[in-house]
Amino acid sequence: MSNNTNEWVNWIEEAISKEHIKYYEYEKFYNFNEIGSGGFGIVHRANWKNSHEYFALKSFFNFNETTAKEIVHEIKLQREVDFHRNIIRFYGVAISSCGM
Ligand SMILES: Nc1ncnc2c1ncn2[C@@H]1O[C@H](COP(=O)(O)OP(=O)(O)OP(=O)(O)O)[C@@H](O)[C@H]1O
Repeated sequence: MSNNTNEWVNWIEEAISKEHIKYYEYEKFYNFNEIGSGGFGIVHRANWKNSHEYFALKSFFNFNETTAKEIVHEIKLQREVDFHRNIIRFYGVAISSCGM
């Protein structure tokens, strides 16, 4: 990993520790179903704890410099547009046993 990678990873970790981004315990997700895939990874639908609501869980094929930077970019973009009712909400992040 280059220093640049750490910059984006640090951004995410700091946002979680300061509770700007909610951290979800990955172990509390259940009822996984694969619903799609994109350039960065696979997307699953799952329930969390006793919420009957479905969450879309995005995983990453390869968590590298580009991925971390793109995640930060998407979170920042999402903040600009999440007032619109047609925009899907960003809930937070979870860390699975095989990475982020
Ligand atoms: N919130 C969601 N609800 C339902 N399906 C979803 C949701 N998010 C993603 N998907 C499904 O997963 C697929 C991949 O989504 P993802 O956002 O990772 O990639 P993308 O935006 O389609 O493409 P790219 O990675 O090139 O930007 C989508 O095309 C869609 O089928």
